[in-house]
Amino acid sequence: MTPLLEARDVTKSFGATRALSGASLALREGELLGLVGADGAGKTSLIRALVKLVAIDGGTVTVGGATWDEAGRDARESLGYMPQQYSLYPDLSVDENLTFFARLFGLERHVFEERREQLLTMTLLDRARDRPAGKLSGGMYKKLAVACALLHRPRALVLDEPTNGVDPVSRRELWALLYEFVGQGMGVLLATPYMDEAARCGRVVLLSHGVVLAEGAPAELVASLEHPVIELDVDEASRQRVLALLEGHSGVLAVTPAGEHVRAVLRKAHESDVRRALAEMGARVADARPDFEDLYLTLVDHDARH
Ligand SMILES: Nc1ncnc2c1ncn2[C@@H]1O[C@H](COP(=O)(O)OP(=O)(O)OP(=O)(O)O)[C@@H](O)[C@H]1O
Repeated sequence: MTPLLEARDVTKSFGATRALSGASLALREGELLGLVGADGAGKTSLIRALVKLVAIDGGTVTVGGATWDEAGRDARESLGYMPQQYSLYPDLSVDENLTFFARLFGLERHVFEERREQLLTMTLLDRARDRPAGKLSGGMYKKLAVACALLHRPRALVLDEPTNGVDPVSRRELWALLYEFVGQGMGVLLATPYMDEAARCGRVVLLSHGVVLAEGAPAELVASLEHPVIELDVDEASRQRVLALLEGHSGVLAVTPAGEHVRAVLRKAHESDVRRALAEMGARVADARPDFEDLYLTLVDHDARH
């Protein structure tokens, strides 16, 4: 199946900053692909390269198998794109923003009116249709931006951190919408710095310092983690000493303070050394089931040390 959107070995620098160093990904129909990375990892740069908002220094980008130069209007219209911030007109109402984007895509009036009603119902924005976009809550604003990006029925939807600044309820609604689109065959590419969201994608591409560190289904990636994960129960008095030990030990790949506990990924070959050192400090250690965050931190930390 030809990917809806593909980047191959894309490089991009901004002055002396190398944002992308040979990054690749392919988005296919009917999949929810997560582009996962910390702030500054290069997610926005890769997304902007894919939708041709930024010129790349090297590599190729194709849309429906054709380069942007070869591809015509159809290709452009096969995409819906929601930038990270401020894609709407704050003084225009919900309805007026939709009308503006419908005109941009040259939708016929009756087609637009039908889709507008559908999208307003789907996004639960029908009660706020006269409210200016600038007066919507974070979640409503994002849903309106998604609705505007969907008006022309794209085959691929590209979303740059769509849940940034969105409350948990709206976040859940937005995710439910995305699953619905994907169920209908749309390909959705979503950039996120959140590990819980990454774990909900069908497939993920992990980006760090402009390089793809891993790619695959979240559960399979987690299962491939060969290092043991532990959870420590530490009292307040020894917490700082335990954290200092873990953070400075070459046998520890990642450390996450988790409420009263501390989680750590141990380098397999050094597991017994670390456990011994922790026991000497009186820390209670239990085995933990690896999760997506453990995997991500292990890969990113390994990347940073090499
Ligand atoms: N227009 C620009 N001019 C200069 N540097 C830039 C520009 N755009 C991005 N960068 C730099 O490129 C690197 C990657 O940034 P990018 O915005 O792609 O990352 P990101 O993963 O989307 O992070 P964030 O979510 O914080 O935007 C960063 O070091 C950033 O400072």
